[in-house]
Amino acid sequence: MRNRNLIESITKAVEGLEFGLKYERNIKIQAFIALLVVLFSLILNFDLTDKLLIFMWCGVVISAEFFNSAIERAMDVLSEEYSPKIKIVKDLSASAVFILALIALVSGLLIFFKYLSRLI
Ligand SMILES: Nc1ncnc2c1ncn2[C@@H]1O[C@H](COP(=O)(O)OP(=O)(O)OP(=O)(O)O)[C@@H](O)[C@H]1O
Repeated sequence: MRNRNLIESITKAVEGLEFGLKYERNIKIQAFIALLVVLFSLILNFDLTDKLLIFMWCGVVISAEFFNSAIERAMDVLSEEYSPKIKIVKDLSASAVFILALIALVSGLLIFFKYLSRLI
């Protein structure tokens, strides 16, 4: 069942990407928000550094959400019954995404306001 070469590893990673975008609600929402944010950064003609910051934060948050989803599913494989230990693992994992999403939101707002204030 192991990947035999790099092509196979990439193929499996793309399958994970497709699965996440198709079945994980939070990934779908975050991917949609990222798409909007990237579109606005292009429309408002952000400079290269700001565009890179926006792209990087979108990537960091979405990637963290993929990890979070993987951890949630791994926990569900262990048990679907209520377990205080599973609750802590899932809550900690969700907190990691939450912290990154908050920092991304604040950074994104600061960058957007800089360009919006130039328009006004
Ligand atoms: N087996 C369990 N035992 C105890 N609590 C659980 C269990 N499964 C889920 N939970 C609780 O429900 C929350 C949501 O878990 P779930 O696996 O449904 O993820 P989700 O709906 O994708 O949520 P998230 O928004 O955190 O990604 C967890 O953070 C945890 O508090």
